[in-house]
Amino acid sequence: MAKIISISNQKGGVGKTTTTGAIAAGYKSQGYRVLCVDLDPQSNLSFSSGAETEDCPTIYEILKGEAKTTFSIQKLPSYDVISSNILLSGIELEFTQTGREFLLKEQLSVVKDKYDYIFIDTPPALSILTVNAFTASDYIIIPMLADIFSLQGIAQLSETIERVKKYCNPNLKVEGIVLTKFNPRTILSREIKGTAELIAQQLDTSIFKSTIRSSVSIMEAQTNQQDIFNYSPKNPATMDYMDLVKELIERGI
Ligand SMILES: Nc1ncnc2c1ncn2[C@@H]1O[C@H](COP(=O)(O)OP(=O)(O)OP(=O)(O)O)[C@@H](O)[C@H]1O
Repeated sequence: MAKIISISNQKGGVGKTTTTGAIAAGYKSQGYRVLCVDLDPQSNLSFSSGAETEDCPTIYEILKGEAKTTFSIQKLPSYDVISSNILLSGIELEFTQTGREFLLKEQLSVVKDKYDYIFIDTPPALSILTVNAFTASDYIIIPMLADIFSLQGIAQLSETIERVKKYCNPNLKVEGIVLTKFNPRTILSREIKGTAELIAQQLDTSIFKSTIRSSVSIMEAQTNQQDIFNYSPKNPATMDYMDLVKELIERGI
């Protein structure tokens, strides 16, 4: 039965998509069966993994009940994907029915026994899509930039998680914060780590030992629609992501 993990932060550009793709490929390289769900209307995960986004059933049709989850999975070299497209951005207005928070959970329950891990890439907003992701998940991983703006919005994120725990998913756990585009050698990055520790306390979680360094290979791999383990296995950021996967596995996740 798959463990379901949301990669989430309402702030944009913090490395949600990159982290989702990297840890999914990392787990796959360790022999696990992995599915990624692109729940972001920007569909960056779909693009970077080489998935179709037009003329195929996407997560939008699945959530609307117009496509079956099993038939919407694309089997790609790096991992299996349910793609998204821009239509997903209209969902907030389209879905007004009672129980709309549970749509993703219901749809993923059909394929849960076919995978060891299902990773969900969430949009940069605390929207109904993010609430669906949290409701369906066992764990949340929060990618965060080591910058002074990271504290902004943490109260709202914490509130959303608490509300989902109270009304939809009492077992939800924030597994940890991963610092991305992190340069351990700068004094500023080290100081910001202190701020991140405060944030972790607020969210009742911890910061992963593994931090992810900046590397141009990340964007190059995404542009070439390859995962970083294939594209640049010896790259520092690739090794950092492998350390993160090992840390997660050591934690029993
Ligand atoms: N470790 C890294 N080193 C260098 N560039 C990175 C790294 N991680 C992510 N990036 C780049 O930063 C940009 C934003 O990353 P990404 O798309 O993963 O963030 P996001 O949080 O998913 O964004 P959004 O909020 O828009 O969905 C991308 O261009 C990506 O290639």
